[in-house]
Amino acid sequence: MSETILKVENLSKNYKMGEVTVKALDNASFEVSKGEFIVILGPSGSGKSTLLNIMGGMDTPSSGNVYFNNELLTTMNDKGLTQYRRNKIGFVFQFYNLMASLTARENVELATEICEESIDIEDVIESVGLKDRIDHFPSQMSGGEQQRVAIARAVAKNPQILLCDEPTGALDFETGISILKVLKDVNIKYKNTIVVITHNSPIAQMADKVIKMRSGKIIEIIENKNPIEPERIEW
Ligand SMILES: Nc1ncnc2c1ncn2[C@@H]1O[C@H](COP(=O)(O)OP(=O)(O)OP(=O)(O)O)[C@@H](O)[C@H]1O
Repeated sequence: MSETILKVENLSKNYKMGEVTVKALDNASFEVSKGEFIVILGPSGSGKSTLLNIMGGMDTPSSGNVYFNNELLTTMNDKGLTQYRRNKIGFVFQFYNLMASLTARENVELATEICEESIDIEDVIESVGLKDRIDHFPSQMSGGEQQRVAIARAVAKNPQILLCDEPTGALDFETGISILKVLKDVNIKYKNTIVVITHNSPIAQMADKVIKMRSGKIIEIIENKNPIEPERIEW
């Protein structure tokens, strides 16, 4: 049986807006196995980002627990959470969030400077297909290339889990597919666990496990016996 890396247990997050309480997350439970490629799928406002932020140690739930390798994340102090975000998690965002004044190499270097066990920067940049662009600035690169730098930056920290928030959301179809292929290649090469959140349902076809959300609730968890190659996704 595969080892559990992350366990989410009865997670809820409420926001009080005057008289009204918004249930951003409502009793969500699931497990993530080591090396899995997970897609969390749901429409806008279904609670995906709230869930990802809690899994990434950037937010805390109103109730429930998250365990990372059997360690309880939800009662960790700020120092523990900083170490967790720094050393265990890599983040990829929709709009890349690169430093405009740094080259691809320097963007990746900067991220590895504060973590414990980084991996070879040039190797990672080559793995995402950007060897020829290593000394270019973000403004000299396309959106897809910038997202590759962002993936290299996250992977170079050698994180156990890569959390990706709509990584293809700002890209056209073909570029989006090429980015999903990079994520799958990284998943195989570096053996990390990948969680992608998206509202774009065809992406679910490449996942080992699909977690479907609606109105803060998990409505279905699908184990995909035969995930397809990103190149075969159509939308
Ligand atoms: N800080 C906040 N204060 C109040 N309500 C919030 C806050 N953050 C999120 N919400 C609400 O919680 C619900 C879930 O939001 P969340 O951003 O997690 O959904 P999402 O599925 O990621 O949506 P999107 O794809 O549009 O980003 C929404 O109704 C949202 O308005």
